[in-house]
Amino acid sequence: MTNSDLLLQNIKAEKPFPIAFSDLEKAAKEKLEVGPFGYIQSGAGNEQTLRNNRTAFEKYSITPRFLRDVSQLDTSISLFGKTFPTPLLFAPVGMNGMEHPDGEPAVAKAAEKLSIPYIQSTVSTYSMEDVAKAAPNSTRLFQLYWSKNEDISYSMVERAEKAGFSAIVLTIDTVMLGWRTEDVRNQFSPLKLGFAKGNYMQDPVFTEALPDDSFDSYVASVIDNIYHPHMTWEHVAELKMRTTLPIYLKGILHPDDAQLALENGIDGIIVSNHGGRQLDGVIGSLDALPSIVEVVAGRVPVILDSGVYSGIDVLKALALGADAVAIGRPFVYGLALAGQAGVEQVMQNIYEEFKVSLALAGASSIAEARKLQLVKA
Ligand SMILES: Cc1cc2nc3c(=O)[nH]c(=O)nc-3n(C[C@H](O)[C@H](O)[C@H](O)COP(=O)(O)O)c2cc1C
Ligand SMILES: O=C(O)C(=O)c1ccccc1
Repeated sequence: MTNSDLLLQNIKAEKPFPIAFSDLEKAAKEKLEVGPFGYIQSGAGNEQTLRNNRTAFEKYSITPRFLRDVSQLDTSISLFGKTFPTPLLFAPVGMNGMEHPDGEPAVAKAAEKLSIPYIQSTVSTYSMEDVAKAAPNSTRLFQLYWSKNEDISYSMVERAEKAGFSAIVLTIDTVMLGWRTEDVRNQFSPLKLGFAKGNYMQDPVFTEALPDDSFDSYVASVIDNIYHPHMTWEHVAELKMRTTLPIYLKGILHPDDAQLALENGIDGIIVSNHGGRQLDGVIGSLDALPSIVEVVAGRVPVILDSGVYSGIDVLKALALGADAVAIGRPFVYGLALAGQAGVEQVMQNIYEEFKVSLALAGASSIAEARKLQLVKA
């Protein structure tokens, strides 16, 4: 199948699936209740960070090269000692039971089928063991939210090792939940509804520490443990000592923090502002990328997320030095619309647009994409 076949296949009368991010978002809005949709779609505060993510992409334009024979494309990347066919990852997104009863296992199965690394959130509806069972041949990374009771954190890391996860992704921008105005408007908290049960309720250390087995105690304990503002680089150093798995830090925006990550022996960096859901008024994730790439200088992989909604966005992130990108909201909308099949469609469409764009820009590989020239308007 050629790339243009895929585009034309999408132009048919029966059951068209939304391709543009704005159409996906619109379709998900029609399908989901106001509370869950608002939770997924919105950003923190006045949503300046959310807007900055998109503005950052739209400020850049590609200067394409031609007549370079782009008939053979190699879009593969290497991460965690493995090769993957696309430069895409699934960003960790919590509480997938909110979008579809099949939840995280459906996403992991899509990841397995497409050979795209899957990062599972701590606050999942299904546990990491359930996900490992559903998609045993997927490459899975475990996203860790530190727990106030740090024995829970170490217990989860140990479980991730046993369940065949390839790395720990420690999210550092969420020592407490952001100021989510839309959720207050809608009086909606998926945490309070129990959508984050999976990993906690199957954790022996977490359950042992509960005062009783009521639903309210479980919810209160999850909320209490997620709040961990005391966390520092010392915790990162300790975590590094206590696991053999590679550790990626997610949420790096300042080059000095990238430098500290390297000094602490971190194995990879995810440049991210959490999709505009944490601190408002923050630099667009793509705008933070170049100075971090400069500091890292190829020593560890740099992955970018926040606002990557099309194949063109993927290309721009690579041209600015990212090794790979992670996709958040688009796959969540795909899950809401059509479960595993919807997740697959969304990721395939982004990938196919990326391939067409790579070729039309005059590049044949990820290495060449990273050398493309962008201008900032
Ligand atoms: C509904 C939702 C839940 C999320 N949950 C988590 C989470 O549990 N852990 C985490 O590190 N990031 C979480 N994120 C942030 C994503 O990993 C990612 O940084 C963000 O979605 C990227 O931006 P994008 O949605 O614009 O692609 C969540 C994002 C969304 C939209
Ligand atoms: O909603 C989120 O973005 C998120 O990361 C999160 C953090 C803590 C609890 C639940 C969700």
